[in-house]
Amino acid sequence: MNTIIAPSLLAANFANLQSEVNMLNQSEAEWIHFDVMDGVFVPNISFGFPVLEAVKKYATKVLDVHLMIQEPGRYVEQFRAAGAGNITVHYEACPHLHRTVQQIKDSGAKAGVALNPHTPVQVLSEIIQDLDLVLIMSVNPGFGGQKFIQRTFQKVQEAKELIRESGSKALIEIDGGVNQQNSVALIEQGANVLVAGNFVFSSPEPLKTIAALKNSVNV
Ligand SMILES: O=C(CO)[C@H](O)[C@H](O)COP(=O)(O)O
Repeated sequence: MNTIIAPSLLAANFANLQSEVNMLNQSEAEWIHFDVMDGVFVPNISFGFPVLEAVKKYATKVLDVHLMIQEPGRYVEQFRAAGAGNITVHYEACPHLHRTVQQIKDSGAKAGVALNPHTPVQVLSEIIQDLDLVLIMSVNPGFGGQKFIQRTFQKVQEAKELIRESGSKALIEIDGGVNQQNSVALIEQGANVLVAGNFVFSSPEPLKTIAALKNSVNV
């Protein structure tokens, strides 16, 4: 399967968001990753509905919305209405995960569940068949530019096995510290979607960096 690249807007220049989105529209990235943080579930606050609506006006790519917020079920319909194509919620933030996943699917968005680094993949065994995405955090959520956690490689294998056993069609998405040093191994272990923030936006030539990331993993 073709690897999907999802640059994370968290690392973009917010003072020039329209040109950053235009650049991503021209790139080989299929998705734009949009990190929402509430200052409660994670120790940081990012952006929400008005910014997503503004990005949606210009973006030609799927908006891949990652909700790092407590009890995200309260806001699913609003994020869908603001332009989310995919909505991913955290296992650790949802007391009623099954209900929240159904809400996402009912909204018409693709449904994902994210796992913090300390959360075992096996907690998804009862819900994996309902999921379009499993997002494995390869850093602790809340900040871009962190170091990739090596244990992620094993978690990707475990997620792949869980998906295979259950017959689920869920894609495996990796988020945090992704670069050309770890991308090939991640794909070899079974990752389908790579989120990359600083690796893309800190690069002098983001279009070439996105292409290089995509091509390096499709060899
Ligand atoms: O979810 C996130 C942080 O919580 C970011 O998407 C992630 O950290 C990507 O940024 P980088 O590639 O710079 O690590």
